[in-house]
Amino acid sequence: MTVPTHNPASPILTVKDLDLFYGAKQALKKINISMQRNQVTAFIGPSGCGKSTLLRCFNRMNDLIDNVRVEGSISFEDQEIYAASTDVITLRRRIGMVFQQSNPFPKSIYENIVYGLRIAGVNDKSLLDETVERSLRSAAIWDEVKDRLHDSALGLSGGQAQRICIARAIAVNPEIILMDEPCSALDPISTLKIEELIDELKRKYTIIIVTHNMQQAARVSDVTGFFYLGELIEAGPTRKIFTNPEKTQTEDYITGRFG
Ligand SMILES: Nc1ncnc2c1ncn2[C@@H]1O[C@H](COP(=O)(O)OP(=O)(O)OP(=O)(O)O)[C@@H](O)[C@H]1O
Repeated sequence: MTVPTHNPASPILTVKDLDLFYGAKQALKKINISMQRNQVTAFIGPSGCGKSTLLRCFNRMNDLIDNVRVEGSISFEDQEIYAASTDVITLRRRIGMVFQQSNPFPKSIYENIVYGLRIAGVNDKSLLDETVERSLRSAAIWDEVKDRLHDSALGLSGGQAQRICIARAIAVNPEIILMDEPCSALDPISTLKIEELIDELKRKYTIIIVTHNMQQAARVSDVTGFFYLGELIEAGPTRKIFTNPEKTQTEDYITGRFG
């Protein structure tokens, strides 16, 4: 197998002039942004401004919604995500996703983690065992579940279930992990664990997170993009966005004047 070589300084994802329509309604307007490897990028903004819609473009989850039309370009390294030749299954393996509500499958913890590998036809027990331990350790939940790997994942707490979903995403060796409000259903302690985990995971993965929680964006991200009514108003280093934004709308939002 040939391993592609990449210039670590070039963006892993580049969005150019992206428009997205749900039927006649335009939800994203001329979005331009790029994401760097091993960084956490946070999307913030009031409800309905298009954050989740943009996140779902990166692994073409919007393909599952009727009447969606996308114009413009998103390149993942040198591959055009919306090209007809893009294999969506491979794309979703390389760009994994964690949702707002943890969604463990009604299977054992073990089978949740190896799900993607089994679909890919992997049945080698030692490889599966190794993947389960590596993924659960990476998701900081190995110690909590190592003695109950064959119990149902449905018996876990919300915070544990969310870390199982992160472990399941990691198990197939993605390059990017998309997180759509991963902590919004969690208590503060579970939230803290996920935030610490994000900090750890970025050594290996590129992370893009949608969050309503501005403190969370400030804590976990390197770069923040502020969206309003389908437009990316401003994106830049998180510290700058939160202390010295260029645009009045950004300042109004982060200071709580609207939203
Ligand atoms: N499946 C859909 N069909 C039609 N319109 C949609 C669909 N999903 C989202 N929209 C609309 O697109 C716009 C952007 O929605 P999106 O969910 O991306 O915003 P968001 O910023 O993530 O909001 P929130 O923070 O509330 O999750 C909204 O006006 C929403 O109503």
